[in-house]
Amino acid sequence: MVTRCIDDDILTVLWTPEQLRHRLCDLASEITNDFSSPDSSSPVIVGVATGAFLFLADLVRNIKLPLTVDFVRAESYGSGTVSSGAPKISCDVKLDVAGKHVILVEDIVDTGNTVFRLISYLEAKGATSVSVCTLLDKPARRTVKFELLGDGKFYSGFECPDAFVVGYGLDFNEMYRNLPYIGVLKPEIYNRV
Ligand SMILES: O=P(O)(O)OC[C@H]1O[C@H](OP(=O)(O)OP(=O)(O)O)[C@H](O)[C@@H]1O
Ligand code: HPA
Repeated sequence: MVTRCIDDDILTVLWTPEQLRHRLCDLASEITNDFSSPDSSSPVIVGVATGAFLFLADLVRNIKLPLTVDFVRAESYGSGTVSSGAPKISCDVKLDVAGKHVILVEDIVDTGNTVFRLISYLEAKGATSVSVCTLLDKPARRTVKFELLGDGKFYSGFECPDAFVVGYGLDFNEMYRNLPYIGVLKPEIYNRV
């Protein structure tokens, strides 16, 4: 029997599981320090589904603070590699974020459309501050400038080159999210869809 190996679709590995783990531990420590003052209320960690699910799960285990966790779903890429430019919020947060410090957790900030949309969405819901914690930042592709809310901060794990990457939550056409590393997808894979 010939089994198909998803690793064969990867051109290069950019970050190994060990590198991802080290960097996310640094980010978790930074967040712990920034939100640990006694008068600071517990942050609400809002993961952007689906891509942030693994990063969020590993990140929150390393944040040494009382916190709550929720998810929001925003979709803009569908089955392709190009942003629609107008992310649709297809699943709302369950928790009340009014008066709360929110940390939006993303797998990647690419054009900036998704975080731009979500920051104004959370602002309209009355959040006191919105920070963004993204594992990857791809500044070469930014088309939208976003501002954080209140005294929110931008936490970024790695600067991503201008290539379509998959793994550790990031997908192409909903596949490859389960790779334990992040790599560049072979162009022949997305060109044939
Ligand atoms: O900065 P942007 O250009 O907006 O791109 C970033 C967004 O794109 C991806 O989401 P996608 O819409 O593919 O949904 P997914 O999380 O379910 O993969 C990714 O998870 C980010 O949320
Ligand atoms: O490079 C990417 N990979 C997967 N999903 C994405 N969403 C925006 N950019 C990317």
